[in-house]
Formats: sequence, structure tokens, C-alpha cells
Amino acid sequence: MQRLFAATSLSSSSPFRGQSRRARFFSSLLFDDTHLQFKESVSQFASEHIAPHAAKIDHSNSFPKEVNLWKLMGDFNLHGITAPEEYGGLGLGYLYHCIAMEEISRASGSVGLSYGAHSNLCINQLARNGSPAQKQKYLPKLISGEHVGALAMSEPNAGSDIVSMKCKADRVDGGYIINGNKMWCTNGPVAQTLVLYAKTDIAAGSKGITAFIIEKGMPGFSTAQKLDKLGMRGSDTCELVFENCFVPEENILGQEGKGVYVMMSGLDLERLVLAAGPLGIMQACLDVVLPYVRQREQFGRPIGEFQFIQGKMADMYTSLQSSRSYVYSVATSCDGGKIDPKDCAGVILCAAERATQVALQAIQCLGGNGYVNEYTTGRLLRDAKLYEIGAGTSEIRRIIIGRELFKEQ
Ligand SMILES: CC(C)(COP(=O)(O)OP(=O)(O)OC[C@H]1O[C@@H](n2cnc3c(N)ncnc32)[C@H](O)[C@@H]1OP(=O)(O)O)[C@@H](O)C(=O)NCCC(=O)NCCSC(=O)C1=CCCCC1
Repeated sequence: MQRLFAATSLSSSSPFRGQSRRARFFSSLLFDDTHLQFKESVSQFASEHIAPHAAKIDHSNSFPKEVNLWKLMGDFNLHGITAPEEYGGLGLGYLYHCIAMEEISRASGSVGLSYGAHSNLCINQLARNGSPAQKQKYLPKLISGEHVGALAMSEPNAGSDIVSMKCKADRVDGGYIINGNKMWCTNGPVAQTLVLYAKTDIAAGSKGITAFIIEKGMPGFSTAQKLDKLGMRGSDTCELVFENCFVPEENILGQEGKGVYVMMSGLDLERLVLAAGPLGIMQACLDVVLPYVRQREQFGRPIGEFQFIQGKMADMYTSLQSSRSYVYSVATSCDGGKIDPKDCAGVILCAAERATQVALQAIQCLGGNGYVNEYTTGRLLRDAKLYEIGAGTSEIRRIIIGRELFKEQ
């Protein structure tokens, strides 16, 4: 299989010929040829290997059994886009990671979300905060797709108020004993490697949080029943249970008591990359609507000739393009070292709310057909809604933005 290029083989002046209509649609933004080439490669991969399974993933609420999508994506170099090359990554930036996230989510929102949890919430956190020994031990298998990664952060009673988490890590000889429950864990049922946040000192509040690396099979760690979600079906979500689970001290990620910084800074970049998910969903809406309105006739004309439909098409397009501009400009700033929590919250707030509206407009353009499951618009709406809740609700994102604006002079 063709693989994505590594950082060392990139040339900003590489000519990009045979640019497809898909790429041209995207190139009205300020991307160079290398970005477009990368996007085109991921787009082709996703059309060939992910999109054909998307409806079945939704209907069956599971990833296909006949093909290992994790391994396929790993073989194509999609998992470690920002991870160093020495661990099997591509050594590229968040802009590339967002491009990949958009294209995968365009093919299937569910695969996009699971991919985001694996590559962004687990691999990127390990790559940024792990010791060389931890990176050597965990990253190659995660990047190849042999292992699946997840984030264990939210709890039944600590979602938006994440600092109030109760999962406890008590110091013992050679490590820690973990007790508590984690909730809403994307990839939880299938993950071999998880980034966990727990309190090593409950009384210390945020300064008592420590990050750990958990492995499937550690005695005392188990997963509870898979959740039956409205959308993002097939992207497995479950509760995690820790009952006297021993974790060796070499599995601390960062330093004891400093986990809140790992967590909060991780959330910034998590929100950025996940914001590309709703971009893919908006593009998928246009992918359905545009051919439909050209072909569907009423009153003797294609419905796309009617101004009410053209108005919806224009609103969908401008929602997508304005969200894209915001996401990719913030990704460029982050790659340049300027990570602003307000804009990381802003991009996902903007893209997620627009994606839900765009999916509703797509259903309206298709009329009765938009309301039946034979067409993808219902799935796109159900998938889009997740992004107004996961990775911080819209309300929390507004709080972060408002708080930061208030602080700024
Ligand atoms: C921001 C927030 C709403 C409120 O924070 P508080 O006021 O409690 O905490 P506060 O006093 O702001 O801060 C604590 C320490 O932390 C530092 N810090 C803050 N931001 C940052 C930052 N950006 N970078 C570094 N450090 C930071 C802060 O300075 C403080 O340290 P200090 O005590 O002063 O030494 C926070 O609770 C939050 O964000 N919730 C949403 C969680 C949430 O988003 N889950 C989502 C889980 S994942 C998920 O849902 C998924 C869904 C779909 C699939 C993928 C995953």
C-alpha cells in the first residue's frame, strides 16, 4: 500500500499536478501544494478503505470484522502524524493532523472520532509528555495500529467540572493503587493503552492530579458495558472500572501532582484536532446535497435552480469554509508554538455548532429522502451532534473563551 510521506521527504515546492475537483474545492484556502497532495492522499485512502464501511458501521454499531481499519490506517501512516519519526511517526505538525482528521471524518464520523481519540488524545499526549523509555515502549505499537489508544478522563460525576475527579491513586511500594470509575471513554472497549488522570492527593484539588499510562490486562482494570449512543455508532464508548489496580511508578506520565497541566494543555490540542471532525461532516453533507439537487426535479426543473435551495447551499458552503479557515489558521499558529486556549476552544465551538446546522439543512434539501436512513443525512446529523458535547460542551467552550477574553488586557 502507498504510504503517506515523512517530514524528511517533504518539499514545500513540490509540484502538485492532476489536482482533483475535491482538492480545488479546498484550495481556496491558503494551502501549499504539499498540503493539498497530503489531503488528496488521505482522501483517496478514506474513500477506498473507510467510506464503503460507513453505513454498516452505523447500522451494526461496530467496526467491520473482515478488515482491521486500525492496522490499515497504521500501514498508511495516519496514526503518528505529529509523533517523532524515531518512533514510527511522520514528524509533521497539527495542520497535517487536522487535514487527516477532516478527510477521515468525511468518510465516516465514527471512524474519525475513534481515530481522533487514538491518535490525538493518546498518541499525541504520550509523544508530548512521555519519557524516552515510555515513548519507546508504547508509541511504535500505537502508531502501527497494532494497539489502540484511549483517554480516561471524565467520570460519572466529573464531566465539565473535570478537576473535581474522584478516581484515586494511592502511593504504595513501587507504584500506585488506582480505585475509581471513568466514564465516556472513546475506544475504551478496544484500547490496549490508555492515558488516565487520577488524584494522588484528593485534598490538593487540581494540584493532586497525576497522569498515568494504563495497559489493558493490568489486574484490577476492567471495562464495563459498551454504551448505546445516538450517533458515532461503532466508535466504541464505555465506562472503565479500577479496583485496586496496581500501576508501576514508571507509568507516571509527567510528574506526580502535575497532571492538571498535562490534562489542560492536552485539552487545548485535543479540541483543535477534533474540530476538524465536524469539518469532515460538513463536507460530507455537501457531498450528498450537491449531486442530489442537480438530479432531483420538481416543477419541471432541478431543485438546485430554486433560490430557497441555493440559499441553503450557500449557507452550508460558507459555514464550512469559514470554520475551515478558523481551524486551519489556529492549527498553523499551534505549529508555530502559539497555543491559545481561547482559539482551541473557539475552533471546535464554531465548527461543531455549524456542523449540526449544516446537517439539518442537508436533511431539508433532501426533503423526505433526507429523513430516511437510506440516505446518509440522518447519520451525519447524529454524528455532528457529538461535537457539541464531547471534548468540552459548547457551554464550557464559551466559558473558556469568555474567561480568556476577560483576562486579556
Ligand atoms: C476550563 C474548565 C471549564 C474549568 O477549569 P477549572 O476552573 O476547574 O480549573 P482552572 O483553575 O482553570 O485550571 C486548573 C489548573 O490548570 C491550569 N490550566 C488551565 N488551563 C490550562 C491550559 N490551557 N494549559 C495548561 N494549564 C492550564 C490552571 O492554570 C490551573 O493551574 P493552577 O491551579 O493555577 O496552578 C475545565 O474544567 C474544563 O476544561 N472542563 C471541560 C472538560 C472536558 O473538556 N472534558 C472533555 C474530555 S474528552 C471528551 O469529552 C471526548 C469526547 C469525544 C471523544 C474524544 C474525547
